[in-house]
Amino acid sequence: MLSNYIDLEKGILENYTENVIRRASDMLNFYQDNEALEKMIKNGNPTIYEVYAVTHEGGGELSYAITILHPGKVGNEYFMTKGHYHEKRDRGELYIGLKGNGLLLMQKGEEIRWIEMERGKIVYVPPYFAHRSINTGNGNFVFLAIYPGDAGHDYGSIAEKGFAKIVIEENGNYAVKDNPRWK
Ligand SMILES: O=P(O)(O)OC[C@H]1O[C@](O)(CO)[C@@H](O)[C@@H]1O
Ligand SMILES: [Fe+2]
Repeated sequence: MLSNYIDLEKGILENYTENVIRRASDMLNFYQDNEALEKMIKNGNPTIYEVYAVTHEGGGELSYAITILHPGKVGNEYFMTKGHYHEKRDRGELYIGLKGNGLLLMQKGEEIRWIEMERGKIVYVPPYFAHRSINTGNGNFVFLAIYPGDAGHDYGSIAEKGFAKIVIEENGNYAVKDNPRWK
């Protein structure tokens, strides 16, 4: 696809080849407070985030995706993406904030970093870093991500152990805390 159009207000791509909707029920075991998550699933199973992507498979090609993270919390933990390593670990990713406020959490082995995201902020996710986006704002957090077509998504170890840090709301602001479940 040689050209496309992003509705910057709604954060929707005019054309996309892949679309993923992640509801509360898709996030089992990703949050600290599973009881709060189970309750949320029973009370309407809301959408946590949506991904609209244009993918090009070949190495050397680029894919891009708009992710719309809805505002909300599970217990005191903000809505977030699952997070992943790239199957090809040496593929990086570029994030451009389009709307709202969030945090980009990145981890390589024991090294963990987090960077605030907002409209116009460009953040580079270096190769070998797992990455997760968190909506710390009151409205949708929307960002564009550009990544190699052959990067792939490896959810395995993140689904199993999470990241070393969790992001919760504390006194009306976000706080980055040690993940008690991180071994
Ligand atoms: O794949 P996850 O971890 O659920 O994150 C959602 C999306 O965020 C991105 O990293 C950037 O849009 C996509 O590659 C990914 O599908
Ligand atoms: Fe990625």
